[in-house]
Amino acid sequence: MLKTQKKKNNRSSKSRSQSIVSVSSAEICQEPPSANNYRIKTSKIMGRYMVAARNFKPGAIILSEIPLVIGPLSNCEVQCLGCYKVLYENGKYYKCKSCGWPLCSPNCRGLRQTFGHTEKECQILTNTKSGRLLDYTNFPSLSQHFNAIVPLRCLLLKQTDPSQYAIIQTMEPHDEIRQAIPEIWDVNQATVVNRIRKDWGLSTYSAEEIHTICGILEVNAFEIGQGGVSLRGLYSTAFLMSHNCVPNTNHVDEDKEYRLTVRASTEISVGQPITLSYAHTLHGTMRRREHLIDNKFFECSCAKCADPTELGTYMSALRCPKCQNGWVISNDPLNHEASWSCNNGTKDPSCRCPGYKVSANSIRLLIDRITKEVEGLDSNDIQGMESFLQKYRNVLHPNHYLCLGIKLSLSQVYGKVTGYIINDLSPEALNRKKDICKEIMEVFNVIEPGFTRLRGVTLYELHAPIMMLTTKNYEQGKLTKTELRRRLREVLEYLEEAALILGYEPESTSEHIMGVAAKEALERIRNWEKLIGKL
Ligand SMILES: C[S@@+](CC[C@H](N)C(=O)[O-])C[C@H]1O[C@@H](n2cnc3c(N)ncnc32)[C@H](O)[C@@H]1O
Repeated sequence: MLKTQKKKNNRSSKSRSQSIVSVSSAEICQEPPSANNYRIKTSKIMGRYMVAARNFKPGAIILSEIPLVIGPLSNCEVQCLGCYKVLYENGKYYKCKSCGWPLCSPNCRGLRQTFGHTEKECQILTNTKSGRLLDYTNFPSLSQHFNAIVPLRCLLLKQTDPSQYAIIQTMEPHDEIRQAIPEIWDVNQATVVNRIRKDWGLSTYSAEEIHTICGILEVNAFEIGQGGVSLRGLYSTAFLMSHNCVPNTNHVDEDKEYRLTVRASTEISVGQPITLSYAHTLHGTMRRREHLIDNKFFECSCAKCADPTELGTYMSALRCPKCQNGWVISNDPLNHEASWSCNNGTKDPSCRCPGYKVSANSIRLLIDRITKEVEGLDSNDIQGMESFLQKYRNVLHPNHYLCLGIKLSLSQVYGKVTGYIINDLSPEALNRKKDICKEIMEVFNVIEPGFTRLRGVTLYELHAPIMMLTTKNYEQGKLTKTELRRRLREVLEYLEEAALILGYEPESTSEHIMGVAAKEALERIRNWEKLIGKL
């Protein structure tokens, strides 16, 4: 599944200004997408991939399209077959009076809609008597029946829209590789192939073609959805974007028609590949590459994966236990089994590392153990997260991806949770929020440069403590007008970029609401100009 990173990853070698693009140049990027925006090329390693047919400014729309097919994710919760709202045993739900599958209401907005529960689907599910297999007395057991819904919807296109089915058939299923992996093939056989062919009696579809559809969905579908609803969808063009761990696009999907819009996040020059990240950009190389091999069936060898320092971010590095000065990094990150060693080769013998080497497996075991600890943390528990950072300060690089994830949470909860509401924060806590935001921005400028959700949200979080500290200091007469002006200009810069980036988010999302708040905060800063003159 091509992940929509919403809430969706060392020290940065780039300065802030290098990665921030001119706001005024981006504001004009509203022209509608056109098929002349990209060309499709082919390589032996990547297969087909998309390249820019013209230059793009950050924020420019590259493509925008409605899906070929959408529906529930694999292993999803019980949900409405029309609008995909999650349903609960003790909550309100309704059984479709024809096929017996669960719906949120008899008037669900997705009933008889192209991307909901269509008449054709209802008819097939009714004819196959699939509803009789749904045991409502064991409500959670209903969920296992949903795995076969999207594959069925793809297969139905064969009759209802052969041209769309033909597009799906051109997509890469990686059948040969997947067939050799029992955890994938056997599970699909049991939960999709047998369900469609045996339980529902639709044996006109061969096992091979159903397995191929499963592969196409695993490799090419986008994870989409708003407001707690998670779905997967196939799109006719967007799947052709190749993967890069530092992508040059971002995308949003809208409630209405499940439209996917892909925008340039950085400048893209004609001829450059148009890329997205199939892995989580906030994960370290070992974890990203394992995800890509296990789920997308290829070995990534992008610049970030090939560089032991991950482009100078050190987001997988560990502090050397021998010299305490150097960083332990992989000797060959493109080789899963390569050893790791300390990079401290300083000429000064008093600080030089006597040498430290450790196997990839030991690193994996250590990181797995610490990951479990991170997973046990409550992302609203400021003290718990701060204690974690303190505990591992001599083990993990401050930019290690496990620390980065915690710092991202901290950047957002300082100022929001009980006991830490922004107006009540001490100057120390405000400075802590500011420092964390600045630290993670340095990394985001490298790994998710340009107009990305991650940068937009963090810029917004960064403005708040600076504004609070500035106001307090000014009221206490601790700031000269020149210093006040300098700080307000800094805040203005952050807010302008945050408002611009977050303005691209769909209206129903919390990120969009944050973008609106950024615009309102900008207005308030403009009021300061009345007091102190133009900034
Ligand atoms: C969503 S498809 C992209 C379209 C595909 N190349 C095609 O021709 O249909 C994903 C697949 O493309 C290939 N791919 C994409 N990005 C790649 C990359 N950076 N390196 C190697 N293979 C890549 C892999 O085979 C991957 O499983």
